[in-house]
Amino acid sequence: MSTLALTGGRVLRPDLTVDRADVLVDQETGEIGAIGPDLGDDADTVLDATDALVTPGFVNGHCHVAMTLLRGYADDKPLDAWLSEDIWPAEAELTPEAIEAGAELGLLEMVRAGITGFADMYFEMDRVADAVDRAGVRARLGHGVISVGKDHEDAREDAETGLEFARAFDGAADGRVRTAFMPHSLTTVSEAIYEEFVPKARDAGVPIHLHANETNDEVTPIVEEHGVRPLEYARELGLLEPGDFLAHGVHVDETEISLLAETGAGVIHCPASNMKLASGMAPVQALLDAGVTVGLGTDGAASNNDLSLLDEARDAAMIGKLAADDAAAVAAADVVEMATAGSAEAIGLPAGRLETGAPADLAVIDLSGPHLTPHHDLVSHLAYAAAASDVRHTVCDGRVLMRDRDVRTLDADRVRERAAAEAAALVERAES
Ligand SMILES: CSC[C@H]1O[C@@H](n2cnc3c(O)ncnc32)[C@H](O)[C@@H]1O
Ligand SMILES: [Zn+2]
Repeated sequence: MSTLALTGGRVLRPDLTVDRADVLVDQETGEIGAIGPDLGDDADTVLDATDALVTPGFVNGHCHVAMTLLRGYADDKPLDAWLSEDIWPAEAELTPEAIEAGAELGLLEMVRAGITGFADMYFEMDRVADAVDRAGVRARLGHGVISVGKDHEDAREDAETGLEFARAFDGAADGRVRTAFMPHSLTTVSEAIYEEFVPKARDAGVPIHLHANETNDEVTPIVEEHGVRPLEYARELGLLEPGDFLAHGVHVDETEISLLAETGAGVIHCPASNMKLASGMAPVQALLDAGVTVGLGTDGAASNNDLSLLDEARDAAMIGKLAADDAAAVAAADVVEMATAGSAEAIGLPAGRLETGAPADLAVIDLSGPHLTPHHDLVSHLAYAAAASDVRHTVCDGRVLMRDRDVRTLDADRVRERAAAEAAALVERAES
């Protein structure tokens, strides 16, 4: 048995208490073998956690990782204009190579931010799955199905692609890759596609992930056309089963919150994207009060513009208080829970808890910076003060992905150069 020990630090327990302890990892099973004092003596590999906090790896519950290529390409517009005027025309010029390069860049950024698991909806997902395999993280992946702008046969073909990917790649990368059927949203995928493909996704045994209730502009036509709220319509389509999860959930009313709580479907809150696109303020405290599983996501780097769950946690706490008009709402412990166990539960990955027998998906946060001094409350620091650049080591499935800020699974210089070249070529194609 080969072992890894993280020594000399403090650990964040599942109940969000902190104590001084080492962590011993069985690298063959990829699980945490023990948490306690003096576990480093006989370990094969030792990671220094002195002056640091060992936390569960962060879980990014909603992303389009290859959109790193479009970071800074189009800003300061609302969702519909941003997508239709800038993003979708550029995405029409994407190649499989470009998507792989963008995915590697996003994965490099996420490993450096202590993110060990994520959910992703995009195109050419076999390339994204390969990049996930190389980077060493876990993921819930799906091909984004869209039917607007396509005739019914082309839309069916797109949905078949989504289903085939979900069937073929579930369990890839030694089980680190899981899949889902991922229709883009309730307004961009036709009722006929949902009617045909939701039962097929259920037969395939994969969950369903979609954008929902992101903007008022999306809610209004659904209410007008179907006479019910979007999540009631989703339920009529056979969506919102346990294991399903939706991104955003900004404009949800009380009936929809109850529906989420009753069905067990999860919500991935994306506060930075919601603020940047001025989509609105999600009622996160009301969702938590109702018992809905809530995780955190960055969305794509083009609407954020980074891939840091520590940033997202801070944003979630800030906007959650504004939305509830209550400084006690969406507290530090809530957002730390959402960035770890909440996201992991919502997207169905075995992660988010630092305890014996759990998968060894870990981030080690350096606490020595002036902005993290003094140490009154480390949960407060995770929520309000720590940054991605404070992550010292990242471990997933018992494997060291980053040591002392050196990412070992990806060649950082090569990844950056390749992505910059692909991004420049993409924009040239889109604008010529
Ligand atoms: C069909 S693949 C995913 C699709 O979603 C687009 N996208 C990126 N951010 C958002 C968002 O906040 N709401 C809706 N759609 C979004 C992305 O550009 C891809 O086209
Ligand atoms: Zn999205």
